Formats: sequence, C-alpha cells, structure tokens
Amino acid sequence: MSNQVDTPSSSTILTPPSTAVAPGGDRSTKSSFGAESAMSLLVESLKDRLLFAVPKKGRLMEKTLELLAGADIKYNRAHRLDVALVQNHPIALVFLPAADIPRFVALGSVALGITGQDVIAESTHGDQISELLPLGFGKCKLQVQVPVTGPIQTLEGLSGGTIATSFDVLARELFSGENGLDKKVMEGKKTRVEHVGGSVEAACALGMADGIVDLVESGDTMRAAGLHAIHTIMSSEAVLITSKTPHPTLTPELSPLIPLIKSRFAGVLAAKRYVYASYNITRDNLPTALTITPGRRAATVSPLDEEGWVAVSVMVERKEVAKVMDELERTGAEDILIFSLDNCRVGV
Ligand SMILES: Nc1ncnc2c1ncn2[C@@H]1O[C@H](COP(=O)(O)OP(=O)(O)OP(=O)(O)O)[C@@H](O)[C@H]1O
Ligand SMILES: O=P(O)(O)OC[C@H]1O[C@H](OP(=O)(O)OP(=O)(O)O)[C@H](O)[C@@H]1O
Repeated sequence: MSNQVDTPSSSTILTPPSTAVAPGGDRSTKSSFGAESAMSLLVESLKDRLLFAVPKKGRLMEKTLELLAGADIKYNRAHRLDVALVQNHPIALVFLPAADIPRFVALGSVALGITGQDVIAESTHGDQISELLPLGFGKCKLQVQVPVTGPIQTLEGLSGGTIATSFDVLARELFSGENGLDKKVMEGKKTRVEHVGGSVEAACALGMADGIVDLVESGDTMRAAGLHAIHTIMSSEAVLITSKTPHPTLTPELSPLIPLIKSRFAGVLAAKRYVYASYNITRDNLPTALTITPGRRAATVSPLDEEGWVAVSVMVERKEVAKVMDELERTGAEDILIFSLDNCRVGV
C-alpha cells in the first residue's frame, strides 16, 4: 500500500464536484451552480456536524461501511464526492485514504476516524492520536521479509543494505536501532530505505532491495514472491480514533456523538463475536455446565416446571460454539439452542 502520510492525497475533502450535493444529500445535478457555489454549499452543509473520516478505498473500506450500517448511520454519497451527510445524526462522513486519516484527525480537520494501527504508527502525528476502540478487522502484521533462498537471513545481515517499503518511518526506526534491536549492530551501518507505493514484494526480485518491510495477512503475497518473514515490527488492526486534543468544532451538542458511535460500534462487534445459548440441565449437573458456559458476567439460571431441572441462558463466543455444545451434551444438557445476535450492548 502507498503510505505517504505526510502528503495528503490529491483527493481533497472539499474539491468542488461537477455534481453538487445539496444539504440533506439530494443527488440532483446543480449545473447552474459554479464551482464556488458548490464549495460554499458544501461548507455550509458541514456546519454543526461532527466530521468522521472513513477509508475511501482499499482493505478497510468494505468492513467500515458494514460497521456504519450496523450502527444505523445512514447517508447518501454522491458520485465522486468525498463527503456524505448522515441523514439521521448531525455527522458528515469524509472519505479519505486510510494512510491520510491519522493526519486529518491529529490536526483537528476531522473529529473521528477509522484507520489501521500500522498507519498511525507510521504517521508523524501518531502520538497525537487516541485509539478509542479496536474494530477487529484489517488484521495484519508489518514484517521484514527477505528472499527464502537469499544469502541474507537476519536483521543484522540486512543492516547496511537496501530496504524497499511503504513504511519508511518504521523501517528507518528499526534499522537505526530505535526499536529494541541491538543498537550497536544497527547503528554502525547505514541502511538505505527506498519508498515504494505498492507491490513492494516485487522489489527483491527486481534487484532493487535486499529485503522489504510490508504487511502480511495470509502470507500468500509474500510466498508468491519467494519471500519469508524474519522479523515482525508490529501487529495491526483497524481502530476508531480521535485526537488527544479536543476537536475545535466539538460543541456540547456534538461531543456526546463520540461515545454514542463508540458504543454502537462495540455493540455491532460484540453481536458478531457472541451467540446466545440456552439449554436445560439437571441441578446436579449445573455446576459442571456453568464451568463450560460461565457467561460474560454470569449465566441466567431459571427453574423449570419439572423437579430438579433448570434452564440456562448465556452468551458464548461464536468461535467456541461447536466445542461448547459438545461439552454441554456430554454433561447431560438437553434442548441446546444457539441464537445469532443482531445487535447488543454488553459493555465496552
Ligand atoms: N492484506 C491485508 N490484510 C488485512 N489488512 C490489510 C492488508 N493490507 C492492508 N491492510 C490494512 O488496510 C490498510 C489500508 O491498506 P490498503 O493497501 O488497502 O490501502 P489503500 O488505502 O488502498 O492504499 P494503496 O492504494 O496505497 O494500496 C492498511 O494500512 C492496513 O491497516
Ligand atoms: O498476506 P496477504 O494476505 O497476501 O496480504 C498482503 C498484501 O496485502 C497488501 O497489499 P494490497 O493487496 O492491499 O495491495 P498493494 O500491494 O497494492 O498495496 C500488502 O501490502 C501485501 O502486499
């Protein structure tokens, strides 16, 4: 990925579009407006709204849009326009490249954002960012990779050579010994860091670099290029962020939207993570069953209209559900039912 955090994309927020959007998200063409009118209309429509930056493309976009839908944040986005007014809240979504979002948030241009922890770490404004909620998608690792069959197989061996990457800041930090590595080994040699905007994995085969620093999820890209990882710089996932310095336009009316959005997102994520289980069991077997399904706080246990039996309702992690059902069955549980959750509030 291209990661030029200090060079905001040419796609600026308020570029006057040929098709303007009237307040309220009307998609009609306003050909009678000039660029200036379109711009002032847009600026006017952003007044008294919380500005929320979301990835406009790439790996984080789709899941972010799903999260917004799950949180009932409704909007119309006009063709080619990077701003969309939310219909049911005083919020405007601003669609930006993920790598630019830390900068816009840190500088107070927008109040909230969604981006990857990797681009926050790479950003020179990273220390001004506060992470409000991990979002459970966009999970990947930033790794140092070298050709599997090459002569260099260690970080120490790479130091003094050439590294290709979109993560220049983190790569330089690593090879200058600022990242917990042996400072003496790294500092002695000058490692060249070459910026590459994408397809970083091709750099070694093309003879441009001895190693690369790039993101890895499944590892397919790395393996296909004949590379393997020799060091992990960091793990990353998408996060909801705000600035450590309160946003200048955050009025008492808009401020409560931040905890509201965080709480709605947490509910959507929890509903994906958990299922609701219910089963019947004898009182004798209840203590064992509760060790299998302790619940988030505690299970709800209600007496059944049959002597010696109780009904249990409890939340269970979705990924554990098959194993939990097997164990409950072995413990004598009957009528085990699993329900998917549409949404929930279970505490952040
Ligand atoms: N393979 C991957 N698996 C999971 N998450 C990833 C992966 N690659 C990137 N990401 C996450 O998605 C973010 C955006 O990466 P992506 O490459 O989609 O950026 P982009 O905005 O489309 O930029 P570019 O056009 O330069 O590629 C990364 O910063 C990282 O947090
Ligand atoms: O481990 P994997 O699952 O194969 O994913 C890793 C790849 O994903 C990202 O690139 P992306 O596909 O977003 O394209 P890019 O190279 O143009 O940035 C990253 O830069 C790797 O190349």
